[in-house]
Amino acid sequence: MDPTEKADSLIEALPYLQAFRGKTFLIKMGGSAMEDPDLVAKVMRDIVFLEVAGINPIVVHGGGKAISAAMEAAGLEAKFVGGFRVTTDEAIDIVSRVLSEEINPGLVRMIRNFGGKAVGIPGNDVFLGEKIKGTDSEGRRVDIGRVGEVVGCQMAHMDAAHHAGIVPVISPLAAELATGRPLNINADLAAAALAKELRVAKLVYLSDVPGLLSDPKDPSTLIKSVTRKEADAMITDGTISGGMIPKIRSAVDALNAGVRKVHFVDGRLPHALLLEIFTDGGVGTEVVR
Ligand SMILES: Nc1ncnc2c1ncn2[C@@H]1O[C@H](COP(=O)(O)OP(=O)(O)O)[C@@H](O)[C@H]1O
Ligand SMILES: CC(=O)N[C@@H](CCC(=O)OP(=O)(O)O)C(=O)O
Repeated sequence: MDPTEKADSLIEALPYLQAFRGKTFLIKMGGSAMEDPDLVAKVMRDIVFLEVAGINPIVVHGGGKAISAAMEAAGLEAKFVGGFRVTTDEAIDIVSRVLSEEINPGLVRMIRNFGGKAVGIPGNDVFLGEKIKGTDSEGRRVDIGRVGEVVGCQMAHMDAAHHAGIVPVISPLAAELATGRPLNINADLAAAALAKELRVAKLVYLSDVPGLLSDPKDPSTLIKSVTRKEADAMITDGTISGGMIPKIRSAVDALNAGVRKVHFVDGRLPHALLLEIFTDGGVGTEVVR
């Protein structure tokens, strides 16, 4: 690329930099895009870029794959009902350990290594939750253990990080309202709950697909833009399945609650986050109102 082209790229970003300065973006980093530490580091560097550009990024991370691996190593079977992990009392200790002692500090360290400021906040210091039941494939409601949904947010730690200009990195756990004990929360739902609470300008889901696909088996069938209504219809007709369901449901929910825009981006593609936010074409899918 010649120097003028480089300058053109910077100039293309100018209107976005102007529009987004001072705005809050919530980035959900999925476990499926966290298999390769070099790629994760690149995403964290993009987060530092956002912070330096005057945007307030917040990271909510998942870790489903790492949790399943840790459970299997401990001789426990990783089982899901309706997309939620069956979380026994034994399993919640593993879930908490992997999220709060391995993944969360790892992300914080990466941001700091790139000269950014970050603080790890255990989800159970932010989210208040209540236990939920799962719905099995026959539509029956079944006990899935220590799994919850977010019913409230405690913003003291978040506010302190915001005022100090530090990027909060939050794990998907909640403190059970009745007991204070930890509950396991699907990270997509945790991200959407916080995005709604803060009415963020953007909620970005980073996963292991190019975005929303009209044929989930064919990565070339990327849908660039989808409305809430179209997304709902794609769930009903089965085009959207598995891990994409909680993402789309929470996207629609977040838009209904006032979040301006939701993006689905490929976390494996270097700098997908920056390309989606700062270029005219974008690279993933945007869900609009
Ligand atoms: N229509 C669709 N478009 C894209 N992905 C889809 C679709 N339907 C199902 N999926 C699945 O959703 C997965 C992403 O969800 P998940 O594995 O839970 O990711 P994460 O760990 O990032 O939360 C994709 O890997 C893909 O297999
Ligand atoms: C209740 C429930 O299923 N919790 C999830 C939390 C982690 C998560 O959601 O991670 P991803 O974003 O990588 O899928 C789990 O235990 O896997």
